[in-house]
Amino acid sequence: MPTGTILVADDDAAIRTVLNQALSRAGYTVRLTSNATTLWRWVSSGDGDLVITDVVMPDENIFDVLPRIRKMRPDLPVVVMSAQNTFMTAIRASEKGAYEYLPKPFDLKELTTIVGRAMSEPKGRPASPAEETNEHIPLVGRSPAMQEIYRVLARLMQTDLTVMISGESGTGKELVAKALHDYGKRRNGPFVAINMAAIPRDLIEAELFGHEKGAFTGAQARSSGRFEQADGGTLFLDEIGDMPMEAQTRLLRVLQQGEYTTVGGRTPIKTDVRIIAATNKDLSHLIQQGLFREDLFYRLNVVPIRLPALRERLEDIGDLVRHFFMLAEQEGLPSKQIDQAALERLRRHRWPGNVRELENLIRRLAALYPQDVITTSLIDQELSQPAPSSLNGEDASQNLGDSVERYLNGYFDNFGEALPPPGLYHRILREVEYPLISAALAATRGNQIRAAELLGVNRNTLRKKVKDLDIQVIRSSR
Ligand SMILES: Nc1ncnc2c1ncn2[C@@H]1O[C@H](COP(=O)(O)OP(=O)(O)OP(=O)(O)O)[C@@H](O)[C@H]1O
Repeated sequence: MPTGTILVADDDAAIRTVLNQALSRAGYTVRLTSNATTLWRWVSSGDGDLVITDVVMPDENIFDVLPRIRKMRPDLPVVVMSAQNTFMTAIRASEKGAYEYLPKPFDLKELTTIVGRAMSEPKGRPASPAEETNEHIPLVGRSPAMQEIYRVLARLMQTDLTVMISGESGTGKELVAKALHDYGKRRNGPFVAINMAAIPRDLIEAELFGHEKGAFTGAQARSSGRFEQADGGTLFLDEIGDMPMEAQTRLLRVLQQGEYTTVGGRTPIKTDVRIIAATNKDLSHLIQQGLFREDLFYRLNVVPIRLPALRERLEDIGDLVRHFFMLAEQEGLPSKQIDQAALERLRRHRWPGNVRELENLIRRLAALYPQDVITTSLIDQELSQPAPSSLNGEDASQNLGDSVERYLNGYFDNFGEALPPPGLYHRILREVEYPLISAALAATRGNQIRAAELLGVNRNTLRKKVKDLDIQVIRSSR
């Protein structure tokens, strides 16, 4: 039977009663109060082994009291409950050092599990997570569409539910998956991402589940898979629609049984992984075509989140532009402003590449133009250029070196007497690498092994480049 004293603060008498019953039944001594002043009096006189508290109380907001509690008794776990189910409440709770955040209404069983865990943990663990939260809010945008997303995310924050994120390419699916991990209860565990479209189909199972030595030609040693690497954390399965059938069957079995075997292995391995999947394809369409298992779909689609395309939330463009200029500045690029007409011009664009397209545009504007204020004409110029390469000479027969030279002359001219920002070598190589790798992948229909051969680079190098340069790999059989 557990022991210890729990201090409960909530101005709602019904909640106090319910918590009193549940926690007393579990064996704890419970003290109840309806205000923050009494709570603080107890805490400051050394009473209690754990606090459960509401956020808004008649005399004070708990977020103002929490820093004092953390300072005076850093070992005292504080569980914060709130009916204000916003992304920010969840984040603020962790920022202020709460042990856990529970959106109301919550499951009593979950609460007693959290209490049990907190009471049995060794004292002296570092004041909870997220030092990064102060300076950086991951998801930008205040449009109604994004607010709806935040509401869902806040509700999901303290759960381990499987989430399926859908949305066009570049809408922020991976970012949302990362936010769910970083601010959720698995944040101290690993976040492992795997993109089904970026891995040769016949290697996907080995990548996911690991393989034994000699399991297939080339398997010279045992290798761990992403499930093992993500143990205790989150596994992000990107482009899930590209998962081959056999791997789907295997994944389904893991989701049903909570264990898996490596490729070539026999011993079942228990897994403790939270799954977040993402797709930019219509999975119901793939199910109809027999390319995606319906039973797997239902297992993954426990909580569906659909991310809006950027053209559905054009009101966020101003915030996003400021955000990306700020990021560019942090990377050492010059500070820029944008005028109102240019912003309007951006709002008229269709954004087929969504936020990624906007981000890349802002980066180019910050890196390539000396002007402090970005105007419509610059935007027009950029949006009319075929992205992302700017190296295309009008004359295709010209050699590449000439094109680059011509491009660089124009580039330096843009700065007049001044020099362009530092880092030119890598920026230019990146500009060349992108079309080069994209062309090799297109020519090999997305087969990275063949593309690596064609380019004469190592397969892992190519995979890394594809990731770093954010290249879309589209596999086609024909
Ligand atoms: N709401 C947002 N706020 C700030 N940055 C964002 C937002 N949405 C997307 N981004 C940025 O846009 C880029 C693309 O996002 P991300 O990679 O998450 O998209 P995706 O939907 O996973 O794309 P794909 O389907 O092509 O993999 C990233 O650099 C990300 O940081």
